[in-house]
Amino acid sequence: MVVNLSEQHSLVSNWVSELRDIELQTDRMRFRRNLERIGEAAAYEISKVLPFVNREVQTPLGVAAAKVLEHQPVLATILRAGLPLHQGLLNYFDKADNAFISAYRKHNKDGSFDISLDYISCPELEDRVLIISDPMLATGASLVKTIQFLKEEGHPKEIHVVTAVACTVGIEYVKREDPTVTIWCGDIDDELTAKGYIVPGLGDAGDLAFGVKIQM
Ligand SMILES: O=P(O)(O)OC[C@H]1O[C@H](OP(=O)(O)OP(=O)(O)O)[C@H](O)[C@@H]1O
Ligand SMILES: O=c1cc[nH]c(=O)[nH]1
Ligand SMILES: [Mg+2]
Repeated sequence: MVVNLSEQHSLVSNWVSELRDIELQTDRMRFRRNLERIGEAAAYEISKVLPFVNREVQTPLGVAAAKVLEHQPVLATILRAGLPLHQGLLNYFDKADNAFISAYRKHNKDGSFDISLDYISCPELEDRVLIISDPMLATGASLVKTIQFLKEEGHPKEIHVVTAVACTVGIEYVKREDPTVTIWCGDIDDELTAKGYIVPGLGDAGDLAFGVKIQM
C-alpha cells in the first residue's frame, strides 16, 4: 500500500514544498526541521494503524480508561539523509528501539552502481513493527538492499517505509521486493534522471541537510 500524505492538503504538502524550494534550501536548519516535521506527521498517521490496548490510569481524581500503544516499533534509518526524518519519528515513538544502516552508491566504470552496506546497528526485529525512514526513494536500490538485509537479521511483523519524496520507479521496485510493505510518502514524482535523481524532486537531501560531501 502507498499513502501520499500530501493528497489530503495536510501541512505535509506545505513542508514538502518548502523542502523543494531552491531559495528556502539555503536555510539548512529549516530543511532539517521540515524533514523532522514530516517524520512526526508520519509517526502520527502510522500510529493509527498500530494495535492499542486498554489500560486504566490513576489520575489525582479517579481512574480513567485509556488506550495505549501495545508495543513500540523499531525505527530504522539510512545514513545520512535519514537522520532528521528519523528524529521526527523518534520524537513521537519516543521509547522505540533504533537501527542505523549506512548505504551508499558504489559506482562502477561503466556508469552503473551497486549499493554498498557498511555500518549497521540493529536491535531484535523478531515479530516487531519495523519503520524504515529515508527522505528520498529514487531507484529504490538503497531501500531494497536495506530491507533484504534487515529481513536476514529477523522477521519483522510488518514493515513501514517513510519518505519525503518518492519516485514511482522506486515505489514499484519496493512493491516487487515485498508487496506487504506500506510506503508513507510526503509526495510522489514520476521522473528520474540518468544518474538516479528524482525530477522535480528536491536535489540531494543529504547535502542539503548536512553539506556537500566529497566523493569517496
Ligand atoms: O533510491 P536510491 O536510488 O537508492 O537513492 C536514494 C538514496 O540516495 C540518498 O542517499 P545518498 O546516497 O545521497 O547518501 P547521503 O544520505 O549520504 O546523501 C537517499 O537518502 C537514499 O538513501
Ligand atoms: O533525487 C535524489 C535521489 C537520490 N538521493 C537524493 O538525495 N536525491
Ligand atoms: Mg546524498
